[in-house]
Amino acid sequence: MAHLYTASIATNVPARSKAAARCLADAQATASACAALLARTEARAYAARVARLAVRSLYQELCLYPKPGLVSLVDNGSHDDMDARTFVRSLFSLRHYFRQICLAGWDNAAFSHLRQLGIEAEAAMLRATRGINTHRGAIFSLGLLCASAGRARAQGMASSPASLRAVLLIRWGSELAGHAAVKPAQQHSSNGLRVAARYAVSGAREEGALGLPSVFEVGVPALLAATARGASPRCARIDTLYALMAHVSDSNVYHRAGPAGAQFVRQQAQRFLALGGTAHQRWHTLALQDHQNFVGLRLSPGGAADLLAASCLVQALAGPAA
Ligand SMILES: CC(C)(COP(=O)(O)OP(=O)(O)OC[C@H]1O[C@@H](n2cnc3c(N)ncnc32)[C@H](O[C@H]2O[C@H](COP(=O)(O)OP(=O)(O)OP(=O)(O)O)[C@@H](O)[C@H]2O)[C@@H]1O)[C@@H](O)C(=O)NCCC(=O)NCCS
Ligand SMILES: Nc1ncnc2[nH]cnc12
Repeated sequence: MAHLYTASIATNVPARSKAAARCLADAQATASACAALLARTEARAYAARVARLAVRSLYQELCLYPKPGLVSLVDNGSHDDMDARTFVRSLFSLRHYFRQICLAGWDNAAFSHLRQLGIEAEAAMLRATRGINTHRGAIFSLGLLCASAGRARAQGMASSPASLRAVLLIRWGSELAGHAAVKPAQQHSSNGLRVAARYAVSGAREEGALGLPSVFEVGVPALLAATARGASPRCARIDTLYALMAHVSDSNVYHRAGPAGAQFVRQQAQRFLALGGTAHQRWHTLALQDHQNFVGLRLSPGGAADLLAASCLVQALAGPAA
């Protein structure tokens, strides 16, 4: 009996196995479509979160006061063509960009695609501010960080400072080095390039090519050190801004005041830090004096301000909210 039963199954084997194979293929296709949909939903949700953190970091920088020569909610610092409203319009115009560039990073996009998104974001910023450059440096550095966060997450890596920098250099390092190698025809096409040609100082492009050393080796460690000694988030950001001013070759400072101005910015920042930064009892008065002096000289460390926002973003990405 058992023998007969086995034989009857055996005779139907081709038809049954074909149907089973079709069923299996359908199930596999449905499963992979579901997995792709889930991954896309996860990517979109993550990119939206990263974009919120990027915009929040720019807003935290704007709100900080006193900041030597820079625009805040309190005053316009050394600027007569922009105020806090200009910055708010600008950062609001960048929210889609940060989401798109994070998704592009998740999708392992080539640098040319990231660059194109950056150029479109610059155009959106200029439309929002009626032609004023509020966040060109931030579009570049925070954009690269958002792309790196997306790439790291897609590969199942943590969004720690070390992995963000590794991803940035491994995936886009050589193209960023190419972007930093400026052709003679380009040399005078921006304030940053004019300054680089005239004074042989590095700027945003070199920062990118080296994996944002000012962010990962100066800004983030300064934020962590200040937090570890019990500083409030506001004081930690003030100390970090000064640490960046003491370190960065800020093309905005060179453009406005040449090497003497850059030397002055560095000295003032070193002096503030040597006095203990915000751990000094009278730090607020000292920072206010710096602010007034910078305004008197029309100095504005806008590059350091962008790098502060980038450092705040790296710190936020490493935290539980990300
Ligand atoms: C790579 C680019 C960012 C091009 O930079 P480039 O070298 O051509 O120079 P700039 O166009 O001058 O822009 C550089 C901005 O970067 C900031 N910055 C300055 N020093 C540093 C530094 N050492 N490290 C990092 N970042 C730095 C700085 O931004 C601040 O300054 C703004 C005001 O600048 P400016 O318009 O010169 O100022 P004003 O004084 O107001 O000028 P006047 O009206 O008096 O003439 C301020 O708002 C801060 O944002 C520099 O502005 C880039 O353009 C590029 O390649 N873009 C396209 C691609 C892209 O972004 N892709 C993104 C992902 S790949
Ligand atoms: N708060 C600020 N003031 C002037 N320039 C800036 N660039 C970036 N942030 C800035």
